[in-house]
Amino acid sequence: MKNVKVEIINKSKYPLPEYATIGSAGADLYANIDEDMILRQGEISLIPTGIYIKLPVGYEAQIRARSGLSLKHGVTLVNGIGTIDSDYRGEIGIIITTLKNEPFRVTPGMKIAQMVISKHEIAEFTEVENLDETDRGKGGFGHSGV
Ligand SMILES: O=c1ccn([C@H]2C[C@H](O)[C@@H](COP(=O)(O)OP(=O)(O)OP(=O)(O)O)O2)c(=O)[nH]1
Repeated sequence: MKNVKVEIINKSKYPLPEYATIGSAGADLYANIDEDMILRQGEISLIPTGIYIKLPVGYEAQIRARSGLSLKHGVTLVNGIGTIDSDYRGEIGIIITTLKNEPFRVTPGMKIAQMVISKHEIAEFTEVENLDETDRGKGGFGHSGV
């Protein structure tokens, strides 16, 4: 089901992101590079996609890792999940590294990450002195045990 209209410019040599399977959340993003790029443990790289989007207000795009590359090669996004704001008009870039002590070669056109379009709330923050009490209170970060 395709239910959100997103304007997109594709300056890359690769296909537009598609939702290949009905119900699939992540649209593939391709490495829009002319030459191989080598990812090294602890080094941060920015991979261009050649993709520019205009999202409706109240939507964001989330850039997420691909689990196959993560499991097999330790490839991970440095920022966890990348946020593409609805008013951003620049090129979508992938901030990436490898956790493995083994170089990873990104080749032109490799499906390097995926993009999920997500609706979000727009919060109005009201500054107060105290928050209401709850059973949990300040307990967190595993306080309830394993
Ligand atoms: O993985 C990412 C993350 C962000 N962006 C782009 C789109 C996003 O709208 C913009 C700014 O991202 P963010 O708000 O996370 O960065 P910031 O460090 O807070 O920068 P800014 O002050 O420009 O908002 O950068 C990407 O292309 N890829």
